[in-house]
Amino acid sequence: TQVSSILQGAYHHPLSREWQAERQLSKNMFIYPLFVSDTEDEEASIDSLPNQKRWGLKKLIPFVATLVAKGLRSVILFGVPMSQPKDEVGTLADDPNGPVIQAIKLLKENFPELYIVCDVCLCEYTSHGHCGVLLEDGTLNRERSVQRIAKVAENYARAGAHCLAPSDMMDGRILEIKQALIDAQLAHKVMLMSYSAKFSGNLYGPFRDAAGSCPSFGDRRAYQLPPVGGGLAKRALIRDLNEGADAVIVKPSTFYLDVMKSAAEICENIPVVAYHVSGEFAMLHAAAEKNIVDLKDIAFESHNGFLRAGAKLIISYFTPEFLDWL
Ligand SMILES: NCC[C@H](CC(=O)O)[C@@H](CN)CCC(=O)O
Ligand SMILES: [Zn+2]
Repeated sequence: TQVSSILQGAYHHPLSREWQAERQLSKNMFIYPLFVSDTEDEEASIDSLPNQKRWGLKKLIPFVATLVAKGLRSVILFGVPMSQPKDEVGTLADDPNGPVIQAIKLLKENFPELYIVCDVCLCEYTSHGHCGVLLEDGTLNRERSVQRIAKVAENYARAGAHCLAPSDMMDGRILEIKQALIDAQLAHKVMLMSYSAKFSGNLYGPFRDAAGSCPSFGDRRAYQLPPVGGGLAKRALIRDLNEGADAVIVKPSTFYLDVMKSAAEICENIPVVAYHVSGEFAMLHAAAEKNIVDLKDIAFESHNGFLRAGAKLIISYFTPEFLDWL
């Protein structure tokens, strides 16, 4: 036997196996998605999204307090307006009395250390359910969309958000938002976390159930990236980096580790964020229910994969469990 053929000695003991990790999961890398509704006493479970709830402002704080006590460092907010009419431009998105702006203020009052990320999109707030403003023919009006998205982002920043995460996928929205922050003298205080490599596909269903954000017609294939487009994702990552993104999100995660690795190489000087989306999360739960996997083991195996692929931050519905497990 060649001496160099022997590897097993390096990982025979559990600790030596831990030592093989370039990076290890830690509480401070988790960002927990929160669905905030405009019904103040709501605490509604979401059938298709296990263990997740839609929170009214009265129930949100006590819930988040339990997680902060376990070491939660960051949340990402998704507003779910249920009692107001939606319109073509998503006016409700930055309604000063709406769920997102109210939640930003409430969370900052109660948890001054908590890092608040706001997803910025229109689909939860538009009558048509698309992520932008539409032209007559039902395709996206890019200019109006990026103006609207930038205004919503600016208003979240004015309300106190620490970080903006535009998930709309409109071309040029990062530049537009960065400029709006500069003009508002907020650019030095607010991080811009772009969903740069975000793919259309079949893994967002539970989220859309939770947020009521299904497109009323068509789909998002014309503005979220085609799952086959590895090169296109690289172009989007380069573009957003050049437009001023301070972090880039790859989403979904499990089927896109190659893209995550490219992101870590192309955007080597900014954090890459893995978003373990609702469909991926629900699939692992379904597999665990059928005893195909152990839930904790598969959560670690999948999330360690994101670190191996170069992610530094993880948006995950498993965050509460990891606060117990880590
Ligand atoms: N703005 C798009 C929302 C998008 C889902 C969709 O395309 O509807 C994601 C939220 N940023 C879904 C996230 C998830 O499935 O967990
Ligand atoms: Zn959207």
